[in-house]
Amino acid sequence: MTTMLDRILETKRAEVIAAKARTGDTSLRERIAAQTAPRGFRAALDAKAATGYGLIAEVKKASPSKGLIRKNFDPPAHARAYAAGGAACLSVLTDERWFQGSAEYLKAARAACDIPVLRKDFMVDPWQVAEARAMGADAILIIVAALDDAQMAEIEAAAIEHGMDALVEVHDADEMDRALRLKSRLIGVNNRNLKDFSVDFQHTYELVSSAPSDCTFVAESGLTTRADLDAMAEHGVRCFLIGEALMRQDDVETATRILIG
Ligand SMILES: O=C(O)c1ccccc1NCC(=O)[C@H](O)[C@H](O)COP(=O)(O)O
Repeated sequence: MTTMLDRILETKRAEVIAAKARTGDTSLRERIAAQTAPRGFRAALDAKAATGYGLIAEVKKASPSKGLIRKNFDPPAHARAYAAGGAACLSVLTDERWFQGSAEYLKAARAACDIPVLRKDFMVDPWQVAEARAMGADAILIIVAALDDAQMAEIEAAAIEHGMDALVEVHDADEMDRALRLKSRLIGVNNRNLKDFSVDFQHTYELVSSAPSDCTFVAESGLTTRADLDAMAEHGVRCFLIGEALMRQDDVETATRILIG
């Protein structure tokens, strides 16, 4: 059966082939050289989690599971609101086809604040890591379910080469084992099943105990209330990736502060 993730990856591979052909290596190198140095993504998350909750706040206009989430979508305003509300980092969706995201949204969001930014996209080729750095991104996402071990290692190596952090996303114990073969110790558990979109926090509760103590462990997807975060904290989880619940608020700054304050 073809899953949503399969469909997303198929379009992504075709897009990357076209983008590589369109964008010369020289132009990418020049754009990377013009960027400011990467902001430490994991370090910012750890610093906030040491005394409270480490929030990766997502700038998310739409999704395959929910359609349009935010009508008056304004990435720089959302970035400022998240930072003022106490978020440690941002996640900005750059996938256009499925999430109505854009590289321009990432650039505008990062320029509007001083916290580190994750390029939230489906990485299928190390070239996209260089492209992410050329946009200004400080970190990239590696979805274990989307890649084999060699591909993951190649993409992680590109992130290290560019001084970026890699958030390695897993959904079950097998993926966790594979994630731990990488160097990155920034692990996210996606509570959303990317095949049927169901959300179950049990994935995080079960996997947190198998994470080595040197890991920064992030619970992702479907988190809505302060009670959700406090329940996670009882299991030892202090870092969270949250998009929809905050993007649906009129006052994003206050909602962020209430959630993690
Ligand atoms: O959000 C989706 O519908 C989705 C579908 C297919 C692949 C990935 C998807 N989401 C990516 C994410 O990881 C979430 O945007 C992120 O964890 C935030 O989740 P939420 O707080 O539920 O918006």
